[in-house]
Amino acid sequence: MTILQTILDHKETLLPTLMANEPMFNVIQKSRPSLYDVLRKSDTLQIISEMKRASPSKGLIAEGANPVEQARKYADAGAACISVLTEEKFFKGSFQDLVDIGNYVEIPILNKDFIIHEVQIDYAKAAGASVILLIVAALSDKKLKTFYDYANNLGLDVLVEVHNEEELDRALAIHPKIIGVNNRDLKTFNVDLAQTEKLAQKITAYEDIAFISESGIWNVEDAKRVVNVGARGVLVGESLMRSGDVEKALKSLQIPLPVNVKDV
Ligand SMILES: O=C(O)c1ccccc1NCC(=O)[C@H](O)[C@H](O)COP(=O)(O)O
Repeated sequence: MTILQTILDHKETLLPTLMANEPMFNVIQKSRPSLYDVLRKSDTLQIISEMKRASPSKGLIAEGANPVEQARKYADAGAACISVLTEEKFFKGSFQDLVDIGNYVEIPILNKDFIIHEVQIDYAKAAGASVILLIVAALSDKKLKTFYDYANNLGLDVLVEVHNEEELDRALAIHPKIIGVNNRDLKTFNVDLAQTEKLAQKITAYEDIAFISESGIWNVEDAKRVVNVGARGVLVGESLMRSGDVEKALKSLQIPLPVNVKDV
């Protein structure tokens, strides 16, 4: 069985508890900028910075990291959005991390989790997220469309994640506003920025879709590779979590977009 399927099976076991309880979080209500607008209006590469303590592929990355302290560094360096992993078993995240970070910063907050049911979208909203992730590999076409519309109706932006061309075609069928190409194959853990390069042309053919590249971004050379094929943003976890100077590392990725990408 793949790790993705193992995670999804685990998520399934948690649904009855989520459904039996009202999501109750101590959230300071805020109106955040739309991630889509931030991506579309920028003329430099936008950094979606992730709070990531651990992962199935790397084990512990930064177990003791303080989410608010990490978020402060991200926000101070001009991150476009903070991605907060709320998956507990495999990533050591929590909804409390999401609440604490959201209460502290004003920028968009992505709830990074493995969504297989609407109730998880209700929890994301209640915990203060302004963006959710839908992973095409984890969903049927029907669920992808249903959850996308459900989240939009709650006022949430949606990052639709694909890894290969077949998933991209399925994503494009619902014409999402934001598409992320995950360079990590969630079934094998292989990370290759060539995935972004392979799929870029098909995505950038749609001028109204904001295109981002996810995973495996370590330095400015990586940033240049994805910018050169039209990415407006990157989702970065491990390299920022491991950095001794988060602000410098993040700022180094904020490179100018080529002129033809800036004004679409
Ligand atoms: O990171 C993993 O090992 C992983 C395994 C299985 C499913 C998802 C996984 N990661 C989620 C992500 O996509 C990344 O956290 C995110 O894109 C940041 O990646 P990175 O910059 O490489 O930490």
